[in-house]
Amino acid sequence: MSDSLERLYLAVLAARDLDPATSRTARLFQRGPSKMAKKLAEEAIEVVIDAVNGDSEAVIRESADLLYNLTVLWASAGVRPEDVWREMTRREDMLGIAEKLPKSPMKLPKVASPRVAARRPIVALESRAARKRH
Ligand SMILES: N=c1c2ncn([C@@H]3O[C@H](COP(=O)(O)OP(=O)(O)OP(=O)(O)O)[C@@H](O)[C@H]3O)c2ncn1[C@@H]1O[C@H](COP(=O)(O)O)[C@@H](O)[C@H]1O
Repeated sequence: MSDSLERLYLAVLAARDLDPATSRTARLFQRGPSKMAKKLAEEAIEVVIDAVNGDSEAVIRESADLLYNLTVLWASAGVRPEDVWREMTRREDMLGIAEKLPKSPMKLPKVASPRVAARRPIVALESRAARKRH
């Protein structure tokens, strides 16, 4: 799977500077990140609808469209597939470590200032894994 995405990423990079009249990818780059984001969101919704309707063939087709539009957005944001694989490996390793942590939920430090309080609560990966087990 990662090989296919990496090949697609290289194809998207190669298409970026083609003629927008004939290349959808070049057209998406010409129209910018907000159009790319809109297309990605549309595809995600199409996958959801087809999955809820139990149409697995359509889920396959729309998932390919979703991954294409995600790859375009990655390229636009300067994200490479290997950046995402590295983060996924980090989480996999962290979850592995979590399995070996004491089962009691971690006591997170009390929030000091209102500015910090406004941020999303930091939930340690281990406690999410612990929650899943109960
Ligand atoms: N992998 C894809 C790919 N997957 C999906 N799509 C396009 O994305 C569309 C799916 O989104 P939509 O359903 O919204 O498309 P739509 O219904 O035509 O509506 P609009 O997007 O036109 O508004 C498909 O119709 C395809 O045209 C793709 N277009 C290009 N690629 C690859 O990207 C590379 C560059 O191709 P060009 O963009 O054609 O240069 C090549 O390797 C291509 O194989």
